[in-house]
Amino acid sequence: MADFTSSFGQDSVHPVPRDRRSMGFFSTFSLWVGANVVVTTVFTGMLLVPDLPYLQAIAIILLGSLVGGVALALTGNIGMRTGLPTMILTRGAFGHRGAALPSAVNTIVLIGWSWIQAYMAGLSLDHAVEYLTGYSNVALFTILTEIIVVVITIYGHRGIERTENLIATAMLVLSVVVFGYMFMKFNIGNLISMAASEHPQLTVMVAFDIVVATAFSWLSSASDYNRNCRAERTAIVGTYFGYNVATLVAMGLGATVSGFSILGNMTQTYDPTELIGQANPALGFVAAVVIFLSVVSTNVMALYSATMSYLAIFPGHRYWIPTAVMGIIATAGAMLQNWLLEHFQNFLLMVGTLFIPVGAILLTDYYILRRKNYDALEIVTGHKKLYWYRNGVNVRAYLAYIIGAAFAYYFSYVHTLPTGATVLTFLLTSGVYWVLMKAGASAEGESRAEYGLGEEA
Ligand SMILES: Nc1ccnc(=O)[nH]1
Repeated sequence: MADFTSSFGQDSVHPVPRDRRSMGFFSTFSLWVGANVVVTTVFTGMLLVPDLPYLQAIAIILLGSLVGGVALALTGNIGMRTGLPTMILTRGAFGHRGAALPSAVNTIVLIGWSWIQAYMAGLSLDHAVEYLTGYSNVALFTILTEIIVVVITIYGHRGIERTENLIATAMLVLSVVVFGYMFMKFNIGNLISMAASEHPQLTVMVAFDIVVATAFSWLSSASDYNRNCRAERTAIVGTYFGYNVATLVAMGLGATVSGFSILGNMTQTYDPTELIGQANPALGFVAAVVIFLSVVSTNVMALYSATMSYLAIFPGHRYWIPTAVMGIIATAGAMLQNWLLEHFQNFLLMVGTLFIPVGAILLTDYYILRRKNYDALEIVTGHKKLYWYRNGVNVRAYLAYIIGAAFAYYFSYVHTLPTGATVLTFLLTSGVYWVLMKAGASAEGESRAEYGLGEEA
């Protein structure tokens, strides 16, 4: 019987062999541009102005991305070197079974991103169509966006790479149009000299922290795509360069739109399209197209990564089934509409709390403790129990995770630090994990082989 699913992606969690890699420099660059030119990142940029003066906001966006992008490129590089998706890689530190927790959390968080972004795309598309025809139906446009997302994602990473190759360039060009118009129409000098809020909610360090956290929010997906990269150097440069260009464009756009909208006494809204449209309806239409494309190119990645994380727990399932099911969930949740936008800043903080410790543990385990050495086939199959620890769980990674997450939670929600908590959480978790692993390997007399650390030292 001809199976209609045979043309769908057959992606799995097994290592991608080097001779089947599909991504060179341009693909890698485009993929990370497509991921990060996204309405939620524009929205993040809008949060920075006028709490900070415009030029300071831009400087922090640049600096925060340059710093956060290092962690992203390094995480993607583990995928390039092993051919494995990120959540399978967390088995190396958390244990063969222990990795189920970060994988489950990642699946849920990625669906959360999809919800917010699908709704914002629906809003933008609605404005664009309403401007042209007078017809308005946000729910319908949200659903249409997600249908396109599911149809692309069901073809697996190749469908996504083709989409990013097309969309990334288009978005960069259109963003330049939007920027160019704004700088011609409005006075950039006023923007630069605009007074910052008298009672800002964000300090400079917290703003820096938010920008860095945006990079960290992608760590959990990085290897899912970079496992398809052919060469290490192009993968690192493409990821780093793509991430930074995209974040500067998207967050910079948000900061600029927010600044001009305040100077122009416009009604403040969550939707950048509406702000731009208040200044010029035709330009609002261009912005709506950019935002729609930005969501399609990001939500395909969120859905794909959610599927990979699901498969990291249930590796036997066929790729397209969880993709379709989660696509439906991602669409349904987008109907929460404004509730999603009202809770966006909390969501960002939550993602930081849950994921910065995972990223810290993964990077410390791979680059420092295991000196860039994972046995890719063994991580997936577990035949030799090399990453088994005790009963499949590395209690030390869990302990470090709990300490890191508790620290992040406390210093983000209960007692906000003037420095923000992202960078500190990363360093603390990394240090705690390193100490626990070193102490465990020597003091308790357990064999180093049990921890897969080799025989040296
Ligand atoms: N990490 C992420 C940031 C923004 N959007 C996403 O879907 N994911």
